[in-house]
Amino acid sequence: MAAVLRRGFRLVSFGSSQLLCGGCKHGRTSSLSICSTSSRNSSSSSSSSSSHVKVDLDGSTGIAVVKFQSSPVNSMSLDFLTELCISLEKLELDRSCRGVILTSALPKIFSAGLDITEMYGKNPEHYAEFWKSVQEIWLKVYGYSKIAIAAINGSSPAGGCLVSMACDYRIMADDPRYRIGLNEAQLGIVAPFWFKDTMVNTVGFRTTELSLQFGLMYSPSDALKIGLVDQVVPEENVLSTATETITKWLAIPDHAREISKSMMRKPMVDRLLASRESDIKNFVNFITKDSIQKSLGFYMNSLKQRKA
Ligand SMILES: CCCCC/C=C\CCCC/C=C/C(=O)SCCNC(=O)CCNC(=O)[C@H](O)C(C)(C)COP(=O)(O)OP(=O)(O)OC[C@H]1O[C@@H](n2cnc3c(N)ncnc32)[C@H](O)[C@@H]1OP(=O)(O)O
Repeated sequence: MAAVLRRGFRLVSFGSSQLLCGGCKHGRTSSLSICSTSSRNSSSSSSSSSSHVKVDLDGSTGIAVVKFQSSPVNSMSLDFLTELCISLEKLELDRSCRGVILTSALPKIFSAGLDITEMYGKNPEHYAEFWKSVQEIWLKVYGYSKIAIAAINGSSPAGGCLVSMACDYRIMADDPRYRIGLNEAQLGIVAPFWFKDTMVNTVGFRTTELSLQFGLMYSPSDALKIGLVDQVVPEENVLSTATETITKWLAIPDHAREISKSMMRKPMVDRLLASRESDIKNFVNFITKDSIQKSLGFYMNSLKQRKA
């Protein structure tokens, strides 16, 4: 595992094409992976669980279900992002896995997005490390060589929406209370170019323009209308629909699907890879501004007051 983690992003030759293959390089992996438990049975199915992520791989189908289990709202902390990245990396390297379904083990929430407490009241070094892990999860999911389907069984703002959009296909529960979208503007922060580009590639330019400026959050039916999700189904059917859907994708020869995916996504992945350091600097400069810290503090308080 350590060898896997030490490796950076690389390109793997595949016939005449090069596929993207990510590496999770947080340098803070050992304590997290030690906490995980795993088991493997005779049909090469396996389960593993760490504090934020649970993985069940069915060796007979090649489908892995990756469940977020970070109470109360699956907010993406540094630890959460690290564990998720490691889990996805392991599955990417596991020949018995051909596709993953990302979903939540918690009721009503897919993910509350990036953990705001990681971006508030901390020092610049922490912000840089956190942002690097955000970049890594996007690079991992967007450039994933295997099939990735989001089974969105709850609300999915901002970073939750980004991870969903980075998958190949999105199925959302039809509960009208759930919302999905890039709402950063409502927090007084700005989605960076690779969030924006991921959305443009999903729903088109004009819809993204409106969504980002207003920080719009969509109900499942509206998300379906604009193409932010591909299917809306009753909540109890989200996982089974995701499994049926991934089975259809599995009927396509892996190499043809992988090369097609890479052809579509590699330019965007390369753009972030080429500007990671400047993107981190931009983030740190932005997030350390007094006015931005004030906005985030105000937003956190409003979340707490809404509850009271
Ligand atoms: C031009 C250059 C640009 C450079 C880059 C600059 C900027 C960077 C952009 C950064 C991109 C950011 C992406 C993000 O993902 S920001 C996070 C956005 N997320 C949200 O706005 C979601 C906020 N949460 C909610 O709306 C709700 O909590 C909910 C997810 C719908 C769930 O509602 P409910 O079940 O009613 O739970 P509560 O609201 O009661 O929440 C329970 C506790 O969890 C805390 N919480 C909620 N969300 C977060 C979060 N994202 N991070 C941290 N903590 C969160 C909430 O405060 C409650 O805590 P408490 O129990 O202590 O009160």
